[in-house]
Amino acid sequence: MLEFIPFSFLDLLDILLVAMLLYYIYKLLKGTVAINIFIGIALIFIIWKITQALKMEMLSSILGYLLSGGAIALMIVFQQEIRKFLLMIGTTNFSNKRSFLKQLKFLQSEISPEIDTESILKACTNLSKTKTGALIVIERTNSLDFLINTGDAINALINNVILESIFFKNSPLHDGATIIRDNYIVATRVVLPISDSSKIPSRFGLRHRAALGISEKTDAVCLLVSEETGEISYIKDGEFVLYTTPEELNEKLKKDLI
Ligand SMILES: Nc1ncnc2c1ncn2[C@@H]1O[C@H](COP(=O)(O)OP(=O)(O)OP(=O)(O)O)[C@@H](O)[C@H]1O
Repeated sequence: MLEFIPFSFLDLLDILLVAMLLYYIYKLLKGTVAINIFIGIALIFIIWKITQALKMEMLSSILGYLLSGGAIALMIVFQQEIRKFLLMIGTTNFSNKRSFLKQLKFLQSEISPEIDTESILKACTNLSKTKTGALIVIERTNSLDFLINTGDAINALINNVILESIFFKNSPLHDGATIIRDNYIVATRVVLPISDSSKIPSRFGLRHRAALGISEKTDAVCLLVSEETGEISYIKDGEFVLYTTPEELNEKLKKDLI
């Protein structure tokens, strides 16, 4: 019977691409409330296709209108996810400047220097001992230029003493976040977008919300020292990354910055 159904290489490619698209959408929405909306839409779509195949004219046209008219509403509902999805596409391995340049050995001199994570973590540990609040954002593939304008641009090689003095309570630079790009501190007093996630426990204030916000909207990672508890948090992809020892944190950070 199958021989009556024309099946070409393009059909196979089509199925593979749709499967890939669905996988990435699932990966993006996993663990968020949006996954339930996505499942709801997928179910309506399947029912619509069944009603079409069974030639149930009225129901299929109602569902058809619902799906096509709802496209704009969906764009509004999934605004954040669509943004993240496009960012994900735009930052594939090819466009990742570090991994791309690393493959071109002869350009060794142009490769960005490795980030001195030991100095950053040393600063965080010292700030934690004195319960000095700090928020450090480390740029990865998504440019953080749009944030630098909200604060003061500087250009200092990473050094734990400089980082500690930035967050020193009486320093005029201590407010807001500090941005690190490659092995340089490139901005201080930066205002970050605040996360509006309802999952954040109420004990966390604006500093934590700001770190979660920027890591949801870009692929940057954040190190945060709490002024209240002195605790050092590592935040990535809108979530707290758990670790048990400072060595483990350093390893995770290094791995994420390759
Ligand atoms: N949008 C923002 N971008 C960057 N930094 C911010 C932003 N909002 C607040 N902050 C920083 O967070 C500080 C206020 O922290 P708050 O006490 O509300 O946070 P918290 O999450 O409870 O952290 P902590 O445990 O350190 O108290 C501000 O002084 C400021 O330095």
